[in-house]
Amino acid sequence: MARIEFQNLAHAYRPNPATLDDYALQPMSMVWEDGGAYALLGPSGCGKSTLLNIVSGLVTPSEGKVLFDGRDVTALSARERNIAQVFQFPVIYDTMSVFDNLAFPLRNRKLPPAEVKARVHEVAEILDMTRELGRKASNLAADAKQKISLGRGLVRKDVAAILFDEPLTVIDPHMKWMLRRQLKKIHHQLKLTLIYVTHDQVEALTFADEVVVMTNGRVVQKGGPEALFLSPDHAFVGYFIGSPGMNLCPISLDADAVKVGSQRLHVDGNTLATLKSANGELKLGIRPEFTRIAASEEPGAVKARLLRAQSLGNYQLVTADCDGHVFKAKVETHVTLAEGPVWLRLAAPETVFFSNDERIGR
Ligand SMILES: Nc1ncnc2c1ncn2[C@@H]1O[C@H](COP(=O)(O)OP(=O)(O)OP(=O)(O)O)[C@@H](O)[C@H]1O
Repeated sequence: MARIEFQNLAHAYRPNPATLDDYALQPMSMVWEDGGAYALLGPSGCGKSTLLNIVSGLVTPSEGKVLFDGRDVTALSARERNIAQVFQFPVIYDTMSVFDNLAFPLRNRKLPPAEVKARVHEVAEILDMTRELGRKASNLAADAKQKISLGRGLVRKDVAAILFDEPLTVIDPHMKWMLRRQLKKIHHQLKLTLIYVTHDQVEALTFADEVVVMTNGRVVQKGGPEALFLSPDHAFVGYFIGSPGMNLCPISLDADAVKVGSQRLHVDGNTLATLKSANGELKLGIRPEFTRIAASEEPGAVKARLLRAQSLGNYQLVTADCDGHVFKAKVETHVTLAEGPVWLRLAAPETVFFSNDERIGR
């Protein structure tokens, strides 16, 4: 397996890109460690497949380099890079047995039959497919076929990395959960370099050691689940990670306070100084998990109008409006919400601030 490095990498499908908007992948440098599990996460069109295809060699980047273990592979074909790939839909040979499908990549590499047999059985066991090995692939259901695709990706030990492009789309939710856990187990056992593309944050966060969050062709953060949740580098990460995502609210500055709409919100001196020295559009961010109902006139709180409180079993999801800005708060079930205005504590230790959507004041 390989350590993958990107040096000033960028890609534009159109010639002569003039602005950053012309890039499907904006310039970036990054390292993925050997044996690491990484997820590329972001909405449709953000550039995940472009980056994945650059790694596999299907797309040649218009700028920069890709290195595998320090070797420049930018000009090498997919085959020369020795990458295994698992796609969204099963890529298997219907006329062959499950065994022969799994054995195919190994026989292709001329491995001795005994080694092929041992490895196929090992992978079939991991995927709980031992009983199906003798069956014809064409007789299997869609999710079983996709398990074969996963198996074919995992069967070779000599690949530089295994790339998964939304591989669990056709799998039912329960099986999805099981396969995700199996992939994680396989990763720990075999120490493979795994790259996993998804637009599903749960899938990304449960699978990967580090998640690469992308939006509009830009990598906005690379980090573990805790960093993405507690310390988003960019407003998009706050919004995209979490359910519901972070409350993000435009703010302005008064002499000695932050203003949310027309209301003054008291923040500490350091935070105020940081905000005053920033020169972009300012936003406050606080996750619903840290937004709590405060006592009337409590420092660090603002007055809001309760819109609804929805019971979700173990908490209630409160939606409130503060001068036209909507906030969500996860509130314990025993808290009774009185008639009239509610006070929301927005200046908390977990509150973060952004200038032009970039995090400030860390
Ligand atoms: N072959 C191509 N030619 C021109 N533009 C392309 C090509 N492939 C992708 N794009 C554009 O590049 C941008 C990034 O697309 P990409 O497929 O990498 O995103 P994605 O995050 O993988 O999206 P999805 O999840 O929908 O596959 C999009 O604006 C897309 O329209």
